Amino acid sequence: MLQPIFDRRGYGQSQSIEPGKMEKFEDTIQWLEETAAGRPYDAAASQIGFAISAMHTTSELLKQSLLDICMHPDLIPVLRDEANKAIEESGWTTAGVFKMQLLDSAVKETQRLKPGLLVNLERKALRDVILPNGLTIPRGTNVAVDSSMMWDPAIYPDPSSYDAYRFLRLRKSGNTAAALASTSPEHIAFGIGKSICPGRFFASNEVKIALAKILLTYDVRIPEGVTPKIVEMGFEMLCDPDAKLEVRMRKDEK
Ligand code: HEM
Repeated sequence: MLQPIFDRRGYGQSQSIEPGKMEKFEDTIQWLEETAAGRPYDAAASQIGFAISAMHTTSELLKQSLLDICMHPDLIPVLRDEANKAIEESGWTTAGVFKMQLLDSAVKETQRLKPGLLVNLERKALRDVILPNGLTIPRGTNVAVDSSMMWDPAIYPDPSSYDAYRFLRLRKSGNTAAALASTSPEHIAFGIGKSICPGRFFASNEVKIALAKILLTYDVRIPEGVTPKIVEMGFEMLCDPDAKLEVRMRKDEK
């Protein structure tokens, strides 16, 4: 799939193309080519890596957020009212999506309970590292930060309960890290620091728009007696692959 693009763009043929004449593209294919600077790399594996970090993460968050909302059906009319009001005032724009703050909070709460990974910020020590407390991490050691602060009762009261209003309350009390696209040492689902997820604004808007559209267009519910379970596989936390929703077009929708 990539080779015809490489051929068209003249990658790998630098000798035959006049320096400075190569057309510039603003995409990951070009960025990888520039970063590799002539060194060999696996272009297809890199694109698959991007796809996994951008698409699998987003679809998992969308699925689990929808399941959590359906498990708390009282939320649905409130979320619909909020979305309708936001769209009426500002349309399907960044400003409109910004105004869906209960939805923002609900998705962040889903992400707190199921951040996608039991650990995050996986790294390998490339040299011996001595921490401020004297602990040495020997070269070659794999390290990661565990996600359990997101379930710590000292940080999040009643941590195992889903509370769609949790981050809305924090936001209203002036906590600047309570928005979905914000991160903090207490909520690292989008990472933190130098390698913080650059796609988090896009992903937040994408998930919120999809959820608002689904809730406004369809009646959705979980079949009676079914409780979807989060599946843990290694460090991964996945949505219940067997979860099913009953979906019906709303009467006032075409
Ligand atoms: C819900 C969706 C997403 C989640 C939960 C998520 C999570 C993360 C996390 C935790 C990191 C940091 C990993 C680390 O430091 O070890 C990260 C990095 C990254 N994410 Fe996302 N991500 C999401 C969506 C996206 C999207 C939509 C894109 C692209 C359009 C994207 C592109 C990236 C890239 C390129 C990095 C690497 C940044 C760097 O190393 O400087 N992500 N993501």
